[in-house]
Amino acid sequence: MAEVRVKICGLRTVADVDAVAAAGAGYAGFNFFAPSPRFVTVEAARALALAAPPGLCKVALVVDADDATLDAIVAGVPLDMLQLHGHESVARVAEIRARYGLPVMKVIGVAGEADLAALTEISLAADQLLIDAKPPKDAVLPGGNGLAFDWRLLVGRKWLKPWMLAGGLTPGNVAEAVRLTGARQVDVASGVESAPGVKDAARIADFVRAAQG
Ligand SMILES: O=C(O)c1ccccc1NCC(=O)[C@H](O)[C@H](O)COP(=O)(O)O
Repeated sequence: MAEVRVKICGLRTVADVDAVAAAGAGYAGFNFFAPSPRFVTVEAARALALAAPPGLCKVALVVDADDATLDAIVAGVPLDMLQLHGHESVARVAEIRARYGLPVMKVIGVAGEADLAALTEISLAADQLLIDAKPPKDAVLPGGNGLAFDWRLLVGRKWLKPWMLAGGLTPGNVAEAVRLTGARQVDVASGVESAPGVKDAARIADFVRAAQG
């Protein structure tokens, strides 16, 4: 079976990109949500994307972004994918996909069984799904909170599109998450950091190794 593909989200320095590539991760995520400690400007993200080796999928994470914001990101940064981490509707996902000609990964937050229904509907429009923990009601960030959901909710489930597991994953628990859910792709932000927004190369390497068994 093909090895598990890993996305490391919220890279801010060229050293982060180098660490992600050296570890063998498949995706590098750049965060354009201003309140996040992982936020990067278009100019900074461009430098990071240009430092990425061929084959590393460069993903822009946005939250309910309007067309002007997306226009600036897509024009300024060489990208391979857009990650929609807000409340984007099925129609908005389809619109963004058509407007930019890039694959779109739509995030669905999960706290319980009832949240899984949204995955079926959104998989008609998105190229990939990212199944993350639903943020707490009072959270400032819609993602990157280091919170896990009950992975058992995903056991035996299938969706039309490739999917990625996220939420509270760490080098210590990712192997169990993969074993239990059957995920072939995983995503992490805070679990490979030494402080909010500060990636740790050793933790990135440990995470990829653990995810890929
Ligand atoms: O990471 C952030 O700061 C963030 C802010 C706003 C929206 C999404 C954000 N992160 C998205 C991701 O893809 C994370 O990797 C995912 O939510 C998992 O985060 P974590 O539990 O910290 O590994």
